[in-house]
Amino acid sequence: MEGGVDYLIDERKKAQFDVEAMKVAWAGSRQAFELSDRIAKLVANDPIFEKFSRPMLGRKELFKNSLRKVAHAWKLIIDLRLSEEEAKLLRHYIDEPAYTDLQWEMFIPAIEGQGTEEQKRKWLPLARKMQVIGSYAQTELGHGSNVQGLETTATFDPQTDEFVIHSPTLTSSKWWPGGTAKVSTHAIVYARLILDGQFHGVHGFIVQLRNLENHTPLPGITVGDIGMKFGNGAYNTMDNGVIRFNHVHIPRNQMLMRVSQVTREGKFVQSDVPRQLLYGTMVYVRQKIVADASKALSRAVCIATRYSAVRRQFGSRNGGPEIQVIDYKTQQSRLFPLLASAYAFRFVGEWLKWLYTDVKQRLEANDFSTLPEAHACTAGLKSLTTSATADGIEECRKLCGGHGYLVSSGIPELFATYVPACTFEGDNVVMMLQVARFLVKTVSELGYKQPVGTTAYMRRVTALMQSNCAVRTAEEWLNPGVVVEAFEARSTRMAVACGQRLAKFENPEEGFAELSADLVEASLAHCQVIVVSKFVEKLQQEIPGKGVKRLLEVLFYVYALFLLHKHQGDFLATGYLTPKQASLANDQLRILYSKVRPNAIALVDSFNHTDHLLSSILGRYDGNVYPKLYEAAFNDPFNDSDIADGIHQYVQPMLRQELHSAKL
Ligand SMILES: CCCCCCCC/C=C\CCCCC/C=C/C(=O)SCCNC(=O)CCNC(=O)[C@H](O)C(C)(C)COP(=O)(O)OP(=O)(O)OC[C@H]1O[C@@H](n2cnc3c(N)ncnc32)[C@H](O)[C@@H]1OP(=O)(O)O
Ligand SMILES: Cc1cc2nc3c(=O)[nH]c(=O)nc-3n(C[C@H](O)[C@H](O)[C@H](O)COP(=O)(O)OP(=O)(O)OC[C@H]3O[C@@H](n4cnc5c(N)ncnc54)[C@H](O)[C@@H]3O)c2cc1C
Repeated sequence: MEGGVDYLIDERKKAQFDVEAMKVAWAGSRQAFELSDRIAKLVANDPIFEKFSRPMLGRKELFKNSLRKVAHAWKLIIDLRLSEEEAKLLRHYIDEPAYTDLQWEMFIPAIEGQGTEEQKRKWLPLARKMQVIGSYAQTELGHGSNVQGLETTATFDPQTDEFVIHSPTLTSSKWWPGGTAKVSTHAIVYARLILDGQFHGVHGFIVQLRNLENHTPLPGITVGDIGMKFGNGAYNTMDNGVIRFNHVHIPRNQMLMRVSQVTREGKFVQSDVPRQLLYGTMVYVRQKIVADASKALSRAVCIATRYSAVRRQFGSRNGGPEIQVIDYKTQQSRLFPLLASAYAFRFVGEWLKWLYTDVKQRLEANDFSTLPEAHACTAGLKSLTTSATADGIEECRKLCGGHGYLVSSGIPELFATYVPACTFEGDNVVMMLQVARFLVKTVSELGYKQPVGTTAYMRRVTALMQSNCAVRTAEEWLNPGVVVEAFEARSTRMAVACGQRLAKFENPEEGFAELSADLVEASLAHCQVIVVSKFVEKLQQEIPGKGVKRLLEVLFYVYALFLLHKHQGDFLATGYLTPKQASLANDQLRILYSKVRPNAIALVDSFNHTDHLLSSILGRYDGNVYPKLYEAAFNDPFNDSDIADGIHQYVQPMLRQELHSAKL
C-alpha cells in the first residue's frame, strides 16, 4: 500500500453519526453551511487563489501576488454581486493576510463605532467602495499594550481649524499597522490630543497618507515596511508599516468625535459616552479572533487526524500492516482534546458573536451597561482561545512526526500565520489581566451586588466555597451539571482567594502587580467556565441528525475532563476535588477517547475544509499521502537540476583537496 486512500475509506465507514448533519451543526445552520460551502468551492476552483507555492516566493513576488488576489477577489465581489457576508467568507477562504483585513475589520468598524453621523456619511461609502483604503495605526515603536502611553501628538491649531499630527520622538513612530507600508491611502491614527497646551487623552484621527492619484506619500509623511516577519509566506503577504509624521495638518472634522468633541474654538467637550468606546474596535476584532480560532485549530486537527489514520508504525505481524498511529493511546490523548477544543471554540465563538451583536445594539442606543462584561469576555476568550490554538497547531505538527515539519504538510505556514494572534489585538497576558480586574471587582462587590452575565454563577459563592464534589465513580463524571459545578467551584475559590490576599495590601495597585501571576490563573479558570458552560448550552438546544448530539456530548466531556486533568492541581489545591475523584475523571477520559476513535475521521470531515484551504499533503481528503509527498519533492524548484549552484565552486574543490587554491 503506497498511499492511505483505502485507510481513509475504511475510516469513513466506521462513523456512528450523520456527517452531513454534523457539517450543519458546525456551520451553525443549513443556510450558513451552504453559503460557506459555495464560497469555499469558488475559491478552491480558481487558479488565481492557488497558495501551495506561497512559502517558496520571495517577499516582493509574494506581495505582488497578494495584491493580484485582492484585486481579483474585489472583481468577483462586484461581478457576482456578493453580499458583505459572502465577501467576508471569500477573504477567509482565500486565506491570505492582506490590507483588506484592516480595511474591513478595523478601519470601517472604527469609523462605525467612534465616528459621528456626519463622519459616517462621508467616510463609510468611500471605504465600502474601496475608494479610500484605510488601516489602523495605534501601536508605536515604543508603546503597544499601553495605549494611554502613546506619544504621537494631535495639536489643535485654532488659526487654521486643523489638527497637527506629529511624531515627536523615534519611539513615537507608528510601528506595525497592517496595510500601511505600501497600500493604504488613509489610516486611523491614535494620538494624544493637545488643546492649548493641555493633554486630553488619546483619540483616533483619520489621516490621509498617500496621494490618491499617484500613491506617493503626502508631504510630512515618512512611511515604509518594518521588515520580514516569522516564517515563509505566512504573515509576509501583509505590509506592516512604520509611519513618521512631521507636522501633518488635517481638518478638525477628521478627529473621530462620537466620544468627545473639539469645538471650532478649540474647547474639549466630553459627551456621556464612556471613553472606553475608543477601544471599541478592539472589542470587535477580539470577538472575530475568537471565532477564527476554531477555524485555525480545526485545520491543524484535520491534517493531524487524517495523517494519523494513514501513518502506520510498529506492531506488524507476519508482514501484515503496522498499527495506525491514531490507535496509540498517547496519540489519542494528545489529538482528541484538540479535536474537542476546536468544537468548544466554535460554539463559544458563536455565543460571543451573539454577545457582541447585543452590546453593539445597546451602544448604538447609548446603553453602556454591558460594556465592561463584553470587554472582559472578549479579552479573556481571545487570550484563552488563541493561546490554546497556537499551542494546538504546534502539537499537531509533532503528531505528524517528521513530515509535519515539511512545508507541504501545511502546518508550518499555518503556525507562522497564526501565532501573532497571541500578541496582536492585545497581548494575551495583558488581556487576562483585564479579566482579573473585572473578577476582582466582581468578588469585592459580592456582599452587596448580585453578579450578572458570565459571573452570575458566583451568586452561589457560599455553596461553591463550602460544598465538595460528590463523584464516586468514573461514570458519575458523565453529568454536565457535575462537570460545570466543578469548574465554577474552582474558579470561584481561586478568585476569592486572590481577593483575600489582595485585601492584605495597603496599596491595591501594588497588590495587583504582586499577585498578577495568580490573578492570570484565576482569570483563565473563569474563562474556562465560560467555554464549558457555553458548550453545555449548545447541547441543550435541538441538534438534528443521527448520532450528532451524542458525539457532541462525547466531545464536551473530552474537552472538560481533559482540562480538569490538565489543571488538576487547581482543583485539588482549592479542595473541591479529592485525588481519587481527579483520578476517576482521568479513567473516564480514556473511555471517552475510545468513543471518539471510530468517529475521528468523520468528525474532522465535518469541518468541511477543502484541500485548497488545508493546503496540506498530509491532510488530503483522499489520504493519498506518500505518492503526493514524493511527487511534491521532485516538483520543488530546488530539484530542477541534479547539480545545485555552488556545488562546483564550493564542494568539488573540497573533494579534490583543492580548497586552498579555490576562489571562494
Ligand atoms: C492570522 C490570525 C487570524 C486572526 C484573524 C481573525 C479575524 C480578524 C479579522 C481581522 C484581523 C485584523 C488583523 C489584526 C491586526 C492587528 C491589529 C492590532 O493589533 S491593533 C492594536 C491592538 N492593540 C491593543 O490591543 C492594545 C492593548 N491595550 C489595551 O487595550 C488597553 O490599553 C488596556 C491594556 C486594556 C489598558 O487600557 P488603559 O490603560 O487605558 O485603561 P485602564 O486604565 O487599564 O482601564 C480603564 C478602564 O477601561 C476598561 N477597558 C479597557 N479596555 C476596554 C475596552 N476595550 N472596552 C471597555 N472597557 C475597557 C478597563 O478594564 C478599565 O476598567 P475599570 O477597571 O476602570 O473598571
Ligand atoms: C502581526 C502583527 C500585526 C499587527 N498589526 C497591528 C495593526 O494593524 N495596528 C496596530 O496598531 N498594531 C498592530 N500590531 C501591534 C500589536 O497590537 C502589539 O504588538 C500588541 O498590542 C502588543 O503590544 P506590544 O508589542 O507593545 O507588547 P508589549 O506590551 O511590549 O509586551 C512585551 C511583554 O511584556 C508583557 N507585558 C506588557 N505589559 C504588561 C503588564 N502590564 N503586565 C504584565 N506583563 C506585561 C507582555 O505580556 C509581553 O510578554 C500588530 C502586531 C503583530 C505581531
